[in-house]
Amino acid sequence: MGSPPMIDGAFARWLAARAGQALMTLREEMGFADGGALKAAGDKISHDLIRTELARWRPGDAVLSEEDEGSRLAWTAEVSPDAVSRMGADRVWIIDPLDGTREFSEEGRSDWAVHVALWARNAPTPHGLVAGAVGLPAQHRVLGTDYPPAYPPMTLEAATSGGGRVIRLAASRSRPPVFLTDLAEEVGAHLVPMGSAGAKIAAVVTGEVDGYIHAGGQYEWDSAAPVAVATATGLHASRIDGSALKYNEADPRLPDLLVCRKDLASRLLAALQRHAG
Ligand SMILES: Nc1ncnc2c1ncn2[C@@H]1O[C@H](COP(=O)(O)O)[C@@H](OP(=O)(O)O)[C@H]1O
Ligand SMILES: [Mg+2]
Repeated sequence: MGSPPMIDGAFARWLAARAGQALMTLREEMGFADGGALKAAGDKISHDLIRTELARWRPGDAVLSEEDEGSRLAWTAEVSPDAVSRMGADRVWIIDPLDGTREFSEEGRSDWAVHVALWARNAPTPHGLVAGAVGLPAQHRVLGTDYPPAYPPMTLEAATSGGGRVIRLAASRSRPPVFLTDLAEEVGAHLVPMGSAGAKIAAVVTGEVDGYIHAGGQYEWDSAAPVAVATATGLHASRIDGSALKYNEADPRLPDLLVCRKDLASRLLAALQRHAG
């Protein structure tokens, strides 16, 4: 096999695609009888593959991965050497080897993803993400910053409704924010339950939904790669109070976010202020 791409965005896509292939094969081989075993094996196989390739092809870069021991802890001098090195590093790969682990273990579901993002100290944007890829293996696609998808086209319904159409908002299947039902009712939105932060943000990118709101808990790896793609596409991405999403922070918790079409951002942020404030 030849070398992977040199350019970081293409390398992220290559890595997400490879891990995705391994996960698809694993699902075929193991089947769905033991969901717990499939989840554990999926997390491990994807993490090991991505970790190995990063060590081989980007040995000078630091890594923040969901599956590393201690990754959920805020950085202090006592935690793992990885965490110490990432806070001083110029380039940090932020990876979620299997986002939507629960959905991965359920037969027929395609709302799970592989996240590979690169944060750089000298990035021109507040979020600091300079490359990213979201693999959606069971949807047979990888979205990446190397070829950012076109801004989601307006549907015929939206174009002909004079602004009065129903907004579609993706939300967690298992842990939707408590305020979301009331917020949706107020703005006239229809909630679309889905697994995986990556699959939900991908659905905004492709125009299948108009936005994604989450609150109540998440980590940097859950959103880094999909936010890199969404912002490269021209979509709005922020915390639910409208402030900037920031990555490679000492504390990797990043509990809430809004990703949506630009034209909806001010309306949704105003509603969030009323319902989640
Ligand atoms: N309240 C919460 N606290 C911590 N993590 C959460 C969370 N709600 C969602 N997440 C994480 O965000 C990702 C998407 O969640 P959901 O499918 O519910 O939208 C999942 O990642 P993993 O599947 O990688 O664990 C999940 O663990
Ligand atoms: Mg995740």
